Amino acid sequence: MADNTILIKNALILNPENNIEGKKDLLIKNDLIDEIADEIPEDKADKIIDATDKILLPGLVNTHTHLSMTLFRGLADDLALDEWLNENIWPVEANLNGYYCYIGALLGAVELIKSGTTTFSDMYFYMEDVAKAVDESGLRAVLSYGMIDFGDEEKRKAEIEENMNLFKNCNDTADGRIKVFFGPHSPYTASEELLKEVRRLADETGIGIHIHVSETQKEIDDVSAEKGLRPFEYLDSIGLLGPDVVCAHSVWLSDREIEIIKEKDVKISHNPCSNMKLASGIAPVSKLLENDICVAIGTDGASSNNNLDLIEELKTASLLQKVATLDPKVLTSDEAVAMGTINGARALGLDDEIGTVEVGKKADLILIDTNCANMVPDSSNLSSNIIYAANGSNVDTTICNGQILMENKELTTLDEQEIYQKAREAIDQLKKAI
Ligand SMILES: C[C@H]1O[C@@H](n2cnc3c(O)ncnc32)[C@H](O)[C@@H]1O
Ligand SMILES: [Zn+2]
Repeated sequence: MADNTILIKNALILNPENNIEGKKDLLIKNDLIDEIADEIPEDKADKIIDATDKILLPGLVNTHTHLSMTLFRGLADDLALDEWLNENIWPVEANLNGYYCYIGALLGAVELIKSGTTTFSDMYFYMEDVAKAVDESGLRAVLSYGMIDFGDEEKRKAEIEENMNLFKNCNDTADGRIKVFFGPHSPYTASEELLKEVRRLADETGIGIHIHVSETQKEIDDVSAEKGLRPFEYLDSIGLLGPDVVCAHSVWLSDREIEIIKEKDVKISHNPCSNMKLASGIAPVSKLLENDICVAIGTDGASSNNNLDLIEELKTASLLQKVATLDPKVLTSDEAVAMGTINGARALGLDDEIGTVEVGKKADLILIDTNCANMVPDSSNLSSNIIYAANGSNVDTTICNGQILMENKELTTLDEQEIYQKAREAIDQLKKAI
């Protein structure tokens, strides 16, 4: 196969943790970053991208999504989690099929690419249809099937089989861009037996676990009443927790639970917009970071957010910690950039491959246009400009695995107008079925 070579010229690089000063050229060969230098000759590449007035950073990593729920944007607003899920979302989801999940995932993929996310970790249903959308979009994804058994043994077996089939059929597909995790929904919907079996299978297969934990005060009360322990204490007592577990939300945490998270090297996916919109609470993120816990970022689904703009999510995360602690110095823009890139990569076990701009890593890169009203004057602090001033619509170019998914704000892999049309038709049909 002939080499795919792309040369990005004159880029200001914003790298989490080890920044590279000054303008650089970056050469992509096939799926990898091949060279970063002051000047790389143009004849080394088939394709040249001029990054003058643009900031180059690693593709963003969204560690908690339900991509097909992009179809449900605006469906049930201004409700708390319990009423939102039980009385609104689950009744609609009972009418889902593979096609709806595929179209919803394509719609979400358009939004992710346009706002600079190149990797996302998803938990939902009809995941082989979601995998098809991932394959077509060119994105990178960690996919898990949302397992819910409510203590029913038959259902438990079927749910585990579904996640295992997803693993067998989709893990390492789409040129290696798709990985599969287990997705037990939460400690209040997945039984102890299911969670223990997931731990056993995770050890056997080496794949990770994606779960919602400690999202609301109600969850703490319910789990404590049933198990006599708070959610993280309970999950620890049954042996579920470890470095391969990514816990979404994690809002209500005791000091003992923070110790457990640290001891077990559990990864946290912080979802501030969803937590604010459902009035779930404020996660103690600055305390987690002080304890050197890996905190990554996630949007949750577009039905509780209501968008998938990770730059907006990172700004929200930062401002929310400042106001919650009354300390403007917490969750700085540098920490927010790390949260959206390398911490996400670490949470998903992909930090050898993505999360920084480095030779040898996958070419998952985005360019942000600074020649826009909300980005002028250029700040000498690139992370400040990205986190506090920018939003997803400033993303100009998105590259994943060395493939250009968007250039000059034009998508290359997906037909956005066709997807919008099909998504509108799908949600109209679904609403009629309810
Ligand atoms: C996979 C299932 O998870 C549901 N879901 C979506 N967002 C949340 C959330 O914030 N907490 C709990 N469960 C959630 C989704 O609707 C699927 O049923
Ligand atoms: Zn969720």
